[in-house]
Amino acid sequence: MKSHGKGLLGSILSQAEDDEEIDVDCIKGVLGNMVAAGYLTTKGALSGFFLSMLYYPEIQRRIQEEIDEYIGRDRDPNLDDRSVMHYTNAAILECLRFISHVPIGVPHMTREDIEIEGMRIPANTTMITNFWSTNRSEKYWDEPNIFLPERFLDDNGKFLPAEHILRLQLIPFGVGRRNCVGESFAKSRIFLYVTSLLQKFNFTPGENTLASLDSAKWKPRISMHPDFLNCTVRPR
Ligand code: HEM
Repeated sequence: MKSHGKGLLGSILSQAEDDEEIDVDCIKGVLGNMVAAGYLTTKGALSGFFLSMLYYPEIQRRIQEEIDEYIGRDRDPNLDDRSVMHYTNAAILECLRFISHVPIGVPHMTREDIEIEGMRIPANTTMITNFWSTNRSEKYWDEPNIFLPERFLDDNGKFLPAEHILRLQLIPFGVGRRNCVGESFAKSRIFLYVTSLLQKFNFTPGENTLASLDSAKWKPRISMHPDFLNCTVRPR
């Protein structure tokens, strides 16, 4: 068999030799999906997060205090640090709720008749989760339009456990068998970017107007992001 090299494309091309269903359109689709699903989603989360740091310098300062206390300035953050970074975890989660930059889920279809909260949904119905509206609904959140990391902390300042209702009802990566396959990877990357950058730099607004932090004003896309991130970055 011809070698196509390592990596995603190499692996698809090797499989395509034995499977005629994998044609050029299919390969283009998979690669396009990886860009949209793997890159644009994390770009949206990170640009939304650092934009929120420009709006809320006090929250930025509290994350930096936590970094200074548990990680310090002399070593790089790593994933083991996540378990003690309560405020940072809460701020990242609140950002995902507040910006809901992946506003709706991938369409799914019911295989049989089902009933949800008294509503009958026939088989073969296309279902699309609206994360944006539930994340901003007063039915589920106190003051949903306020950016408040503390909502995910208990009275002792600890990050709420995963089984707490507020954590369970926030599903930025979807739930069930077809939830986001990149969830764990995305969460790790966001934590490492946030802590590595805030450990070393202060982010302040640039001279021009800030982009809106209200994602309802961002261009509607499958994965949204602010139009620009106008900021000054200085070493701490
Ligand atoms: C903050 C970052 C991300 C968010 C908010 C996010 C969100 C989502 C959501 C809401 C879905 C649909 C789930 C459903 O319909 O129930 C999804 C699916 C998917 N995501 Fe992500 N995602 C992120 C990062 C990533 C990354 C980094 C990758 C790849 C490395 C990835 C790959 C995928 C794939 C392949 C699917 C389709 C899964 C399937 O249909 O079985 N995502 N994502």
